[in-house]
Amino acid sequence: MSHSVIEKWDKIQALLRDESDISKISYKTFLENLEPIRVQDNTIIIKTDDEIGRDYIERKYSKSIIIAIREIVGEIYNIKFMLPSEIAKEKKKVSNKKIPTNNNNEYNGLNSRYTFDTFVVGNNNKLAHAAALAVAESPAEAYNPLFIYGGVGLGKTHLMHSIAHFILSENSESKVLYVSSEKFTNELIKSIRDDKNEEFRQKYRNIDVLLVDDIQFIAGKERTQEEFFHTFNTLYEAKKQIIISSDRPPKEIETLEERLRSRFEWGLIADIQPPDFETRMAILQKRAEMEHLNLPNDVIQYVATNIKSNIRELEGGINKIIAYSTLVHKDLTKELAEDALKDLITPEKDKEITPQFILEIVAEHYNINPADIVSKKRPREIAYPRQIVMYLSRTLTDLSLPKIGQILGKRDHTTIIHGYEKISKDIQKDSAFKNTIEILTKKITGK
Ligand SMILES: Nc1ncnc2c1ncn2[C@@H]1O[C@H](COP(=O)(O)OP(=O)(O)OP(=O)(O)O)[C@@H](O)[C@H]1O
Repeated sequence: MSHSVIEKWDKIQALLRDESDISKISYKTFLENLEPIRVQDNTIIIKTDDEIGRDYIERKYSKSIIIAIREIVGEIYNIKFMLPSEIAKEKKKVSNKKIPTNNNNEYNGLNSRYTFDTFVVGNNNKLAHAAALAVAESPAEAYNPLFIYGGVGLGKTHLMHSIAHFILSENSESKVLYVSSEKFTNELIKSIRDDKNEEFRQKYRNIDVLLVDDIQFIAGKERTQEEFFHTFNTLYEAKKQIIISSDRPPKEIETLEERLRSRFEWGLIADIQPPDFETRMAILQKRAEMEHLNLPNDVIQYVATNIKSNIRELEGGINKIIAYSTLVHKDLTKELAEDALKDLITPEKDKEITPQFILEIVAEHYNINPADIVSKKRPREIAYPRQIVMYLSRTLTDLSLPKIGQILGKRDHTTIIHGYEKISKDIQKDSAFKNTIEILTKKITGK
């Protein structure tokens, strides 16, 4: 199952191993063999083979494990230790019981918390939410494919899982497959290596609904694109639903084959923007309510005011405050929140916007190497982001054109003016591009 706690277990263990309060021998004896089995409603089930030591591990190390998990994953989970015999017994019970959605969940790696019920609708995600619901209600009839895009941590995965849960709850027999594009790629590579390409195809082509998260990662991977192209066609022709997410619209995914790009544009493209203040408040209130957290309104307001661009960070902020209050045994107040988040929230005046910073954000967005931007390289996938950096450096900093030119690879100031004018024109011509520039500006200024 691809839950982040399970994926990152190695890192969590490495942190425990390096923890100064835990001796090497204790780590080896009690912690090294722990293995996360699954995550259920915010509780991580951890397997221990040590029947006698289990209580001791629970008493002595639970807290360190919870803190290590929070460090690595950014969320607080409860933990429950189980022996192999208990896990086996449980498995048997579940398979006798036949809860179709749960079985499917396990197979599909869906997070049970990500449903339409827990998704807060705001101005920033109204369209994406409505489109997702339409697709969930009428798979392959409403919009096919549905392409959802938006910045990091804004709810794309949450919406995709919601669609999958909804379809499964309506029809438990429906074959719903959710994967990240990374997993798709890795499985493809493995199938080629093991000579099991046919099996791979069977898996991806004999389903009713395919959801592929973070498709931008197939950019530049020719074989994966080729395989995905055929998967797409087979499913589409058989009137099966395809849902794709990405951090940017199809036309901005560099090195994506044209035939895929155009297919992604066949259905509906819906974006998710960063949430406004009211939506941020509503998301935090909902989270508090769901987890029965007693959070004073001014604490919620403090977090919603100061963390703006990413919902994962917004939730991380609340988690951090709760962890901090538990550790220092103090009540949850605004003062405590300020203290807990002082590393996360930098006062506005400290943030200096430099061409270097702009360059990093733009390079990250276009998935290119920052060094290429200051280089003399001329291919369009580098030259165009370079001009965006010129435009943003001129609009967002007070530096002179020669100075900007100097920083961006010793370029002449007329080159900077040219870049600025080119981008200004494109913004006027193309509203999707204007939107991209706005997203980049928000990322850079944090506003
Ligand atoms: N509208 C919303 N209502 C409630 N919770 C939300 C909403 N949007 C996002 N979240 C929560 O924010 C967190 C991050 O969301 P999610 O993982 O879906 O983001 P993402 O856009 O897929 O990010 P990435 O780009 O990293 O893949 C999740 O815990 C999710 O439940």
